[in-house]
Amino acid sequence: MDEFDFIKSIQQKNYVQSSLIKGIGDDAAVFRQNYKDTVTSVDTFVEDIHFSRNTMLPFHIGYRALAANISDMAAMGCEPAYYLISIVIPKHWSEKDLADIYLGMKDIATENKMDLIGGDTVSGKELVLSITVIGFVDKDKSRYRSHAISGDIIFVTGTLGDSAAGLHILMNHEKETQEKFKYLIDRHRMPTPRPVFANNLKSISRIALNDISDGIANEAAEIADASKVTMNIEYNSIPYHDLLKGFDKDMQKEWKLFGGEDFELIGTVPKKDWDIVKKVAESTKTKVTAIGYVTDYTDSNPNVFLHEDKDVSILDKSGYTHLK
Ligand SMILES: Nc1ncnc2c1ncn2[C@@H]1O[C@H](COP(=O)(O)OP(=O)(O)OP(=O)(O)O)[C@@H](O)[C@H]1O
Ligand SMILES: Cc1ncc(C[n+]2csc(CCOP(=O)(O)O)c2C)c(N)n1
Ligand SMILES: [Mg+2]
Ligand SMILES: [Mg+2]
Ligand SMILES: [Mg+2]
Repeated sequence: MDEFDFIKSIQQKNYVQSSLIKGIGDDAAVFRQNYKDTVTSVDTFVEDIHFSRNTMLPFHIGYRALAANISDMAAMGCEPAYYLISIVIPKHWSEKDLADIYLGMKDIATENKMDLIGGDTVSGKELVLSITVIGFVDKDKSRYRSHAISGDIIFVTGTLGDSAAGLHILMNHEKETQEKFKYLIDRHRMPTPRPVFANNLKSISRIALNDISDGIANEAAEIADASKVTMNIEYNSIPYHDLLKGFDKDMQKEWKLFGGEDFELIGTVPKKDWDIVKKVAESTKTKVTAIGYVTDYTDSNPNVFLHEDKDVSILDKSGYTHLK
């Protein structure tokens, strides 16, 4: 199968997005959207950095790569609509492997009513997936990291540390233990981004959002920096799955604060709007937990404090960082 047969094989027969005018098949795609703001981002997924063939099947590789991109749309409060895939394919990946990667993407795309409208195909040394996503949001309703204000409540969706725990189990434990902790492994391979929850927070006029790709310590610091505020996080309020309790306390802490790849949301809202967040969480079946509060800016760097029992410490940004 050459490049052109490959493109034919992955092309959608029907599209679901009404704004699409031209999908795959010309030099570029065309869509028209009149009354909303357009939101776009790109994220890249590289073999042996973001996954290895020991940690993921091809289906998971596709699923997880698009999930990360949808998560950025969620962090903007926006509904994802389109995606474009640039793929670098090494020779040793079979046609079946590639078909499965695309099935993984298709699976989460269908769940989120997204159309594949383009991309690029080249051969190379290791598998790289670079996905561009495009979504729409009501005018001026994009949710920025810079929107936190002193007095806000800090919340997170889901449970934190699941993905890092799942990866740890995949890399360090045998089959029997992997079976026992299948839930955590699934969270690593097939995370659940939260675009529906985020988009449903529309009635709230101001809310800061960020998604958790590099660990909550990093993501909280990004909000603190962008908003010029101090983030105060209560360690004992951070939600986590019961399965984590079987591990060493220090490991649990590392995973919850610095693990990353949970693709949950961290946000801040005015106290008066907290009930709306809880209602939207209920109606969209999303777990949401208050984990702290925002105070005025100080000259600490990073401007994130961890409160644990009676202790208060600066929460360092030691999450996952490329080029370190
Ligand atoms: N190489 C680059 N060239 C131009 N802009 C970039 C580049 N890398 C990142 N950016 C921009 O920097 C900002 C932060 O990007 P970053 O990738 O850190 O956020 P993210 O996608 O939420 O996090 P992550 O990639 O860890 O999931 C975004 O506006 C992004 O578009
Ligand atoms: C095999 C393997 N080794 C290590 C990791 C851990 N890891 C890789 S990238 C990343 C942060 C998110 O990346 P980005 O900032 O690019 O979104 C993390 C925590 C993994 N997932 N698989
Ligand atoms: Mg990025
Ligand atoms: Mg992000
Ligand atoms: Mg990152």
